[in-house]
Amino acid sequence: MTAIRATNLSKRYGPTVAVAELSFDVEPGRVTGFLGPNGAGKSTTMRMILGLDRPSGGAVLVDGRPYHELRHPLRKVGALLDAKAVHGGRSARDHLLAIAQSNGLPASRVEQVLETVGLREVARRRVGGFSLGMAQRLGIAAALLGDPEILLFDEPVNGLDPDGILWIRTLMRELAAEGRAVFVSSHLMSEMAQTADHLIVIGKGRLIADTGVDEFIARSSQGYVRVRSPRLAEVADLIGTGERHPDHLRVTAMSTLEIGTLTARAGIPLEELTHVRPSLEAAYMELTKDSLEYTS
Ligand SMILES: Nc1ncnc2c1ncn2[C@@H]1O[C@H](COP(=O)(O)OP(=O)(O)OP(=O)(O)O)[C@@H](O)[C@H]1O
Repeated sequence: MTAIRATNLSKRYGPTVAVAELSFDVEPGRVTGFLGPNGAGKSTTMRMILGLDRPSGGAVLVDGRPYHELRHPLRKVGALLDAKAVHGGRSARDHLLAIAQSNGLPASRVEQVLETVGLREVARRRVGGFSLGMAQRLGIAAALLGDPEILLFDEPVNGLDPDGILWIRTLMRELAAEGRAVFVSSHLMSEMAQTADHLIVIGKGRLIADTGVDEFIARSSQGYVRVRSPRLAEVADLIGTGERHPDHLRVTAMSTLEIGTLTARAGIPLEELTHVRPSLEAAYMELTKDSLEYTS
C-alpha cells in the first residue's frame, strides 16, 4: 500500500500560501527525496503528514488513514523534524525511555536503537551537551523506536560533517532496502541525487516534478551543443536548427559529430564545438528558478 498519499493538500497562514494543492504518493521500499528551495513548504507538508498542522484544504493519509486515526502512530511512522527540540537535562537513554514508555514500546528497543545510531557509549550523558551530529543521531533513534514502516526526515544532513552525512545517507538507504518508505527533505539536489530513488520537487508550495532520480538525471544531463564561428549566421542556416545567442549557437537537436560534418563539408570554419552538460544542480536551479522566494 502507498505509505503516504497527499491529495490537493493545501495550507494557508493568513495571506501566505505555504502549500498549494499538492498531490503526491510516497511508496515503500525506496527513498523519496522531497526537494525545494527554502520556504517552498517542505516542513509545512511534513507537519501536516504528522498531524501537527491542520490542512486548509485537501488531505494527507498515512497508510490509508489520517495520522491522528493511527492506532499505534510510532509503530507506523517515525519522524525527525527538529533535532534540537529535546529536553536538555535528560540523558539520551532516559529521553528515549520516556518516549518508549509513553507509547507502550518495550525498554529493550531503547538499547537496540542506541546501538543502531552509535550512541551507546554516550547514552548516560546529558542531551544538553550533545553536538548537532549527536542530537541528529538521537532524533533518528527516537524515530526508529517503534520500528516503523514509514520514516520522515526533515533536512537531516543540515549542519553535519561529511562523516555524519555519509552515515545518514547509508542509514536511509538501508531502511529503504528493508522495505520501508523513507521520505526525506532537502534543498540540495546534489545531496538527493546520491540518496534518493525518487524525487518530489516543490516550489512555492506547488508540485514542480514527480520523477525518478535516474530519469531526472538523464533528462537534465542531455545538455546542448555550443557552436561558435566567425560565420555563425551561415552555420545556423546550414543546420536549420538551434537557438541564436550573440556570440554562439545553442543546439539540442544535433550531435557535435553531425554539426561538425555539415560545417566541414560546407567549408565553414568553427571556433568552438562543445557538448555542454549542465550539472544536476544547474538543472534543478533551472527547474525551480520561477519559484524562489528570495533571489539574490
Ligand atoms: N507558522 C507559520 N506562520 C506563518 N507562516 C508560516 C508558518 N510556517 C511556515 N510559514 C510560511 O510558509 C512558507 C513555507 O514554509 P516551510 O517552512 O514549510 O518551507 P520549507 O520548504 O520547509 O523551507 P525551509 O527549508 O526554509 O524550512 C514560508 O513562506 C513560511 O514563511
